[in-house]
Amino acid sequence: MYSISFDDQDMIIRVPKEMVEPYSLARFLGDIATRALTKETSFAEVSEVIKRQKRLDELPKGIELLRNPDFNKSTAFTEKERDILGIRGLLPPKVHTIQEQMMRVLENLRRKPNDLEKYIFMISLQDRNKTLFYRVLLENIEELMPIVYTPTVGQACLEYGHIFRRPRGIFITPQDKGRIVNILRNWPHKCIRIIVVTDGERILGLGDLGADGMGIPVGKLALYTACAGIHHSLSLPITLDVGTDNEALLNDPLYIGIRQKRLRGPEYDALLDEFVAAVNHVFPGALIQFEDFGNKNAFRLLNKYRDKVCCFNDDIQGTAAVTLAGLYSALRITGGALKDQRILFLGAGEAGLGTGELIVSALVAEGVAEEEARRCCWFVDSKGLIVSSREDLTEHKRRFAHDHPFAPDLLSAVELIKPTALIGVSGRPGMFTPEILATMARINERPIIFALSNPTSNSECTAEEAYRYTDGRAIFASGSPFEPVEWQDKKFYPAQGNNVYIFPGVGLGVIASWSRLVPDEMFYVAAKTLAQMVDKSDLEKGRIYPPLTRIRDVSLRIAVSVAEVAYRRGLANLPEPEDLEAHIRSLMYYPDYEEYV
Ligand SMILES: NC(=O)C1=CN([C@@H]2O[C@H](COP(=O)(O)OP(=O)(O)OC[C@H]3O[C@@H](n4cnc5c(N)ncnc54)[C@H](OP(=O)(O)O)[C@@H]3O)[C@@H](O)[C@H]2O)C=CC1
Ligand SMILES: CC(=O)C(=O)O
Ligand SMILES: [Mg+2]
Repeated sequence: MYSISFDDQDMIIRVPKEMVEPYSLARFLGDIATRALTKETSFAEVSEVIKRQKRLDELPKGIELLRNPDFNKSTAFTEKERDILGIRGLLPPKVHTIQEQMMRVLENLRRKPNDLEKYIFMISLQDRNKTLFYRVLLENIEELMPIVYTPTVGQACLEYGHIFRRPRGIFITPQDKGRIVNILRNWPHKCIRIIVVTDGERILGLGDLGADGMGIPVGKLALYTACAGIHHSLSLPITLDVGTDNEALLNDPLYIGIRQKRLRGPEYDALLDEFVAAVNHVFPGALIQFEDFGNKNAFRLLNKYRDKVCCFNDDIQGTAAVTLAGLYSALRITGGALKDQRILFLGAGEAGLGTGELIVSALVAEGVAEEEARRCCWFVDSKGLIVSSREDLTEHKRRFAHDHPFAPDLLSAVELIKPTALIGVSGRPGMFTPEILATMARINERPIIFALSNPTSNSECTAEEAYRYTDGRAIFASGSPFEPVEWQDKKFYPAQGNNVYIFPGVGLGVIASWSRLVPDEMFYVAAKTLAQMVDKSDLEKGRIYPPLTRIRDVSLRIAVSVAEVAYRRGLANLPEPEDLEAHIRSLMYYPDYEEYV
């Protein structure tokens, strides 16, 4: 009735003609003895069929399938799938393509009265159908990034408890001490490669939002998938809810976090230690991205863990790379060299000092002495210009404290230092006043003005102000996007200087090589790679970053340069593929429906 024979390579199985359809063939293989065989098939084909069968067995069936966002295709389920998977009649009869579904999503989205409603709509789509969510996001990245990310995600975090629908990610509180491993094991996906974690103390420039900061890890990870093709099942957003010092939240009945003041000191550190160890136990080698921690903890945690586990701090290191890349591009317009710049930062926190240190590393790599490199970077914090006579400086700030007269505010610092570039990372809106912008324009033919604070409401100036008060000569970038500006018959295209150009590519490179650590050099190569991807036509429009529509390509190139660092430094835990770019490209997930049967 049937026969199984072996030649040199393959096992040959003869199966009846009606069994060639994969699903029934797979079923048949489970019951092989009772069937007649007439068609030849190879072992490779059979194992493929068995894999499909296993996948089918794992798939939820019936109504559960429609409710599962990982597998749901909604009206795109085929006729055959509707029959075999028990959903016939549970959907309207018309089978739609993903393109038609996208049309419907966009029509509904654009009907929403404001951006927060659009955010809620997109998040609900993510809850229903992840494939469709990521496809819509990827294909409309310029329109939708401001919705799922800054600025709208900032508004969403401010109102998180009020717009809350379904839980996402994992929440860990001090009461979970001693059982974090068990909590991580509750996550339904077992192969986690990347975690974005916050404790909610400095959410964008909005301050302490406690557990409501969960919108940030969720948003960043959505961008890992859209911008770098890291499959969503490999990532996990986590909030360490250690309390909040935000009184308004503590008094808000709809606040989603624990009602206590922030945990600090040794107990906080012990919780973090347990968290990092638990991640390495449950998801060995997973990349931990620290995001939007308060200043003191951000630097401390990075210093503590950077040489021990695979981790980085996006606000310190990712921001540094995107800003350095922006400077490289801006210098292609002004014609200057990095070593000749006087860069004045408003804000000497995570973003500012992180960028300063990366600029110093870049200059040292170019052969400039460290002392000289440091003198390119100047900082103003909430107390004024950072100079060596100040006695209130932290160790991180002191590294940039120069022997120089003190200036109490930004305007006087600009007058004294005569910077070629002004970089806002203070989280304080409107700090680049018309007078300061005009002074920058008086000092420089093409002043470099980066207002990087997020969200838009916290930007140091608007794009319109930057162009207007510099007579249209500013080379401008902002952390959150601004629309093109028309001024005196000219059209200006503000660039978005945001770490979203960096972290997806860095993450992809790290996880593709299974790098054990994330050294600073990875951010340096990421910055250089990003800057190289800005072409002449971008610069002619005043754009110092590639358009977001090229973000997958950007992330791929950054990933390759980052993985090269991992291999060169002996940090990679995977053998080096012959063609690294092809290998990384092959790992990138493209959101499209799988045929289940
Ligand atoms: N575009 C992007 O990709 C990114 C943007 N950011 C944005 O940068 C901003 C800052 O973030 P981060 O560096 O992490 O925050 P930090 O809290 O670490 O640092 C803020 C800095 O701003 C200074 N500052 C606050 N108020 C004033 C003021 N009135 N005048 C002068 N300086 C002031 C603080 O001074 P002091 O030290 O004296 O307290 C501090 O040095 C946020 O808005 C964030 O959204 C951050 C990461 C990425
Ligand atoms: C972009 C970002 O990481 C921030 O504003 O914190
Ligand atoms: Mg951040």
